[in-house]
Formats: sequence, structure tokens, C-alpha cells
Amino acid sequence: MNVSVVLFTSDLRLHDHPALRAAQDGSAALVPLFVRDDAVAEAGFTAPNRMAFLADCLADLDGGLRARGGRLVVRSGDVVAQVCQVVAEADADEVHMAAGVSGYARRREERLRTALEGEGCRLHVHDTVITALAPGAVTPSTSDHFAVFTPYFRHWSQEPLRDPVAAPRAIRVPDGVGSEAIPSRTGLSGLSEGLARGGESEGRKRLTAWLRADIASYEDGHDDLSGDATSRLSPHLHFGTLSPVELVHRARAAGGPGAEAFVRQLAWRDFHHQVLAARPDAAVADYRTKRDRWRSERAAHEDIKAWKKGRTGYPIVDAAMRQLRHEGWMHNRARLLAASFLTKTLYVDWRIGARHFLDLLVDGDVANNQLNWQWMAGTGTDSRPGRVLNPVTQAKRYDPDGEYVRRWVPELAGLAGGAVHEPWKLQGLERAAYDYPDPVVELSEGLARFRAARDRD
Ligand SMILES: Cc1cc2nc3c(=O)[nH]c(=O)nc-3n(C[C@H](O)[C@H](O)[C@H](O)COP(=O)(O)OP(=O)(O)OC[C@H]3O[C@@H](n4cnc5c(N)ncnc54)[C@H](O)[C@@H]3O)c2cc1C
Repeated sequence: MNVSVVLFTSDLRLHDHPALRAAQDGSAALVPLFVRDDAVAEAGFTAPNRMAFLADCLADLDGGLRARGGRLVVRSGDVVAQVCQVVAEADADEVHMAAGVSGYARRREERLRTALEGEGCRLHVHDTVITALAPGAVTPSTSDHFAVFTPYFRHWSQEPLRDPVAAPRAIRVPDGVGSEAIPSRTGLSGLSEGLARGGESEGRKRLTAWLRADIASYEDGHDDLSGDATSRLSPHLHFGTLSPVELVHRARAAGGPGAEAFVRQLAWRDFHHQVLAARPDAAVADYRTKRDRWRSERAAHEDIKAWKKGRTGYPIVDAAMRQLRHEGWMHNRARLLAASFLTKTLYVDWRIGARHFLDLLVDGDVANNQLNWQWMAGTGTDSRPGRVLNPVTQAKRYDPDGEYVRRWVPELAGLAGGAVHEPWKLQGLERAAYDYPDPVVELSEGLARFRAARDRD
């Protein structure tokens, strides 16, 4: 019988894990391996919030494996060198892992395949672990990926999903394969105060509660900023503590308009992943509309600083940016508003905003973050790249009573109802009573600058 290694990456779970199942089938023993990859740290993708969530996930995965007679093996260093070393220690014949979509993930697979071939060991890469449908599973007739969501979603919806795979009952890890200590949150600094807890157990609890009680109101409530009525499953999807295939199946089984709307959002996730898989350079380069006339970072320095600190003078934008800092998470409508404000009203390069989000977001994800930023900046897949979200109109629509703003911008808590969205309308002493900045730019001025620059491009 064979010995297999399962290399966990963005798939830190035991339920519905086809790579884990394939590794177990036909193997006498397997090594569940996670490598703290030097390249990820060198690329600056080790934001403290995500490192803390990751530590929770690894501890929980180890706990789940131990309950089945196994354990997690953790190593640090170059991922290829570490996998080869574990293969040698375990005398393994096969390595199984989930297919990734980023340029880095693809290169990692190639390097691993070549290195393992030299060791007489086969690499098996499994689709539909990280996404519900594999990138490229549906394509238009003229391209290798969909650049517009609506037709993608039509095809995506018609495509049959594989059945979920049961979690393993027992796992035997071969003797003689050592592990570093499982990382923990202790000692990590710079964490957001309201950071969520990670781990498959936590994710499954949240999913069950979501399907039982909250999904029904998702269609009506998902844009309501103060209602906070979205699933908050994004970090679990990012770290793979929940399977997107299982989520789609369970949401469809729940049924109703809320579930349909939720499944549509999961399809957005697959959509961005298939764009990135086909165009890995979209993580850093404009996907469609080349815009090289952004204001220079130096010229926009004060505006960028105000945006990051939540001191732009636009309460809804500031509330969004403070939620991000406090929780390491932000409501989708708030992300849209914050991104539109930076790229269109302030006319600042989307990469600056995307980097800041990745520094703080617990769900910070190359496909979802970079491509949503590009969508809002008008350089990506939005079919209306000129769309600008007016922060005041949007605030009145999605936070009509001003509760979201009062929650995150406490210095304006004394302003009742929708008046909180336009503090600049206050006069004299009343205005002076609030320690809150004037708007960094008039909206009409920002709009004129954006349109002039766009028309020049
Ligand atoms: C500028 C910007 C940056 C973003 N950065 C990220 C990011 O780094 N990581 C991330 O996971 N999402 C990102 N999103 C997408 C979206 O905002 C979050 O997925 C969502 O807010 C997470 O909250 P939730 O789990 O409660 O979502 P729900 O509304 O409950 O949706 C369920 C799931 O569907 C997926 N989803 C929802 N909306 C989108 C979307 N627009 N694009 C892709 N997938 C979506 C997510 O996986 C989400 O968990 C970004 C959006 C914008 C506008």
C-alpha cells in the first residue's frame, strides 16, 4: 500500500476535501502537511489579522486530525524543499493538493511536479477544492474565460456540481515525520480588536446558524449597512475551512430567494477566480482599461492618509475604513463605497487601496480583492467603468437612519437620523461642537477631475 502526502494550502478543512479523500483512498498512511511558505512572507502576504486566523485554522485542523488518530505536520521554509523532505522521511509515493488560481500557485505546482518527478513521486492536483466550479469549466466560445459576470453566471448555474465528499473517519500518519509546533495567535501584534475566530469547527457552526436563521433575509438585507445581515463566511472561504461546493449544495437545499441571492454571490467568487486563473497578471496590472494617469502618490499623499485613517470628512467612507481597521473585515457595500471614493473621487491608483485592504482584511484574497478593486476602479470587468458611487446618496440609501455611521464614527453620535451623513451642513457653534474634519474634496470637484482624466485617457 502507498503512503501519501496531502499538502494543505487554502483548504484547511476535513469535510468535503477531494484531495484528502483521494490521498486516503488506496494509501496505508498519509501525512497531512502545511508549509509556512517563505515566499508568501517575502511577498508581504502575512498580514497579522490573517496570520491569527490561520493559526486558529491550523490548531483546529490539528485537533480534527488528532480526533481521527492523526495529526498535522507543520514545516517552514521553501514549500518545494519541505514537501520533498517530508516525502523522503515518509517514503511517500504520492502528493495531493488543491489546484490554485494565482500565478504563484501555478508556479508552485509546476516546481513541485518537476521536483517530485525527480524523487519518483507523483503530484496530483485536484479541482473544485478552492472554487465550486474549476476555472475554465465554463468558457465563452471566443475566449478562455468570461469577462462579464451575467453570461458567466448563466453558464455556471447550469453546470452540475460534484457531490460533497465525507470527512475521513480515521487517519494514520506514518512514524518518523516530525513537526514544528502548531502556530498560535500568542505573540502576534497589530491585530484588529474585533477579529473573528478561525477554524473549520467555527466555520461550520457559523454556516449552520446562517442557513438555519439568516439566509432567508439575505436578498432584502444584504445591502443594509447597519443590519449587518451578510454571512461573514468570507474568511472561511478564503482559508478553505468551508468548501464552496458544500456551501452551494446546502444553500440550494435551503431554497428561497435569500438562498438564490447568496449562491449568486458565491458565483461572483468563482467568477473572479476564473479571471485571475486566465490572467494572473491582473493581480497587479490593469485587466482591461489601461489607466496610467492616476494622481501621483506624492500629490495625493494627504488624501490617501485621510482615507486610510477614516478622516476624509465623508462619514460613510470613514465608517467603512474604521470598520476595516477595527474588525479586519468590511461590509461589501462599504468596500464598494470606499473603493469608489479612493479611485474615482480622489483619483488614486486602485493598487494603493488594494494593498491597504490586503494589509488588514482577514479575508484578504488576491482574486477577490484585486479584481473587485479593478471592477470599482473601472479598469476591470465592470461593463460600466465610468460608474461613480456618490457617498451621500449611497449613505442615504443603505444607511438611512445613520446607524452604521454612528457605530463607527462615535464623534458624530450626537447627530440624529440621516443628518449624520452631511455634517458639513451644520452651522457655526453647532458645527464646532463636532471634532470631525471637513471633506477632503468637494464631490463635484472630484467628479470633474475623474471625468477630465478619463476623457484624456
Ligand atoms: C474593493 C473590494 C475588495 C474586496 N476584497 C475582498 C477580499 O479580499 N476577499 C473576499 O473574500 N472578498 C472581497 N470582496 C468581496 C466582498 O466584499 C466580500 O466577499 C464580502 O463582503 C464578504 O462578506 P460576507 O462573507 O458576509 O459575504 P456574503 O454577502 O455573505 O457573500 C457570501 C460569499 O460570497 C462571496 N462574495 C460575495 N460578494 C462577492 C464579490 N463581490 N466578489 C467575490 N466574492 C464575493 C464571498 O466569498 C462571500 O463570503 C471585495 C469587494 C470589494 C468591493
